[in-house]
Amino acid sequence: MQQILVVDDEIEHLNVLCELLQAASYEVLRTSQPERALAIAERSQPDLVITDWDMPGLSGLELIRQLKERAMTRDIPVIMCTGKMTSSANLDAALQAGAVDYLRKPVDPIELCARTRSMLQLSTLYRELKAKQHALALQNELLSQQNAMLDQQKQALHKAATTDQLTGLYNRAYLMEQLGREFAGSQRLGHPLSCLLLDIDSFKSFNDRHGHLVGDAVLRHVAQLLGGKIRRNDVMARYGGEEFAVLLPGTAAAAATGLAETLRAAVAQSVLQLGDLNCQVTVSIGVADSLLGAPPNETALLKHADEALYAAKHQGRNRVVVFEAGGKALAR
Ligand SMILES: Nc1nc2c(ncn2[C@@H]2O[C@H](COP(=O)(O)OP(=O)(O)OP(=O)(O)O)[C@@H](O)[C@H]2O)c(=O)[nH]1
Repeated sequence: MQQILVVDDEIEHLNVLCELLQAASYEVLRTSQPERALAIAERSQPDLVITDWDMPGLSGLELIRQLKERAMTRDIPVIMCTGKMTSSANLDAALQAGAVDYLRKPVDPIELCARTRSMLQLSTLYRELKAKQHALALQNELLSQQNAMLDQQKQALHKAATTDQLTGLYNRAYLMEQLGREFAGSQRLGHPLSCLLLDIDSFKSFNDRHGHLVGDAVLRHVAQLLGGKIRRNDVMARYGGEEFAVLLPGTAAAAATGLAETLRAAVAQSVLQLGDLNCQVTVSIGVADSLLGAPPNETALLKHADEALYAAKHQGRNRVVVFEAGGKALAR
């Protein structure tokens, strides 16, 4: 049953209104003290308030303003019932304060029921709309939480698919993807693209001497050391086993060789201390540049770097060798 709060300081008029509304099957709450109306409205959440204008203490206009200021009662529709509604200025003041309709005293029973019914219908629709809006907001919130979770999962999957687990560097698949892209870009723009292949020297015997776990720690150490020495748009990856690759977009052989030498020296000078064990390794590095020897594709560029690396091993290890046009690989 819909509930209506009636506020009027004139008991006789209050009685008439309440009887008419009860006869129309509404549940009626009543007060002749407007100050109490606020608390009743907050507590009982009626579907409609009908209030008189001229009342001692708190006028109907002020009661409406206060109902509209409170979050709990803001959405309850209010009908102003008064003999003052003879001027359009008063009508304007009542509607401005937040009344949704008005009734002129003395009240006509048919008009009272008609306006009450239509206002309650509107109020019901408004409440349903608010409830749907609330449910939609909750769904939206849920969807954005799910979206954020999906984004996180996507990022985690991408990271897992592109990262080498042991070293945290990019893996070979990611390197090959980037190599294809960078090579195409360098060909299109005529910019150099250098590629370094680094291999830890005599790692097999290192593993044999100290064990695989120590070997793993050395791989991680070398990866961290090398990773800290390259620029943001360079790509360093674990190419496989004890081999690393670095792509240097926009970098020609001379500068790439300088960097390779810095990396080689850094590894040679670095000591990884594991308990009592001082681990020291060296690396051999092959350097190739897309503008040298005209590699027709990225695989050929990688092959040039591999040939230079092979030459570095052949020439005694712990050195940098640059692939030169004409098929020669020269020690730096
Ligand atoms: N600890 C460890 N060792 C690895 C890993 N991947 C490859 N290796 C080892 O690296 C060694 C590579 O050996 P080789 O390819 O013979 O080359 P090398 O002994 O480094 O000799 P050169 O390359 O000629 O200087 C092998 O013993 C592999 O088992 C790894 O993830 N962890």
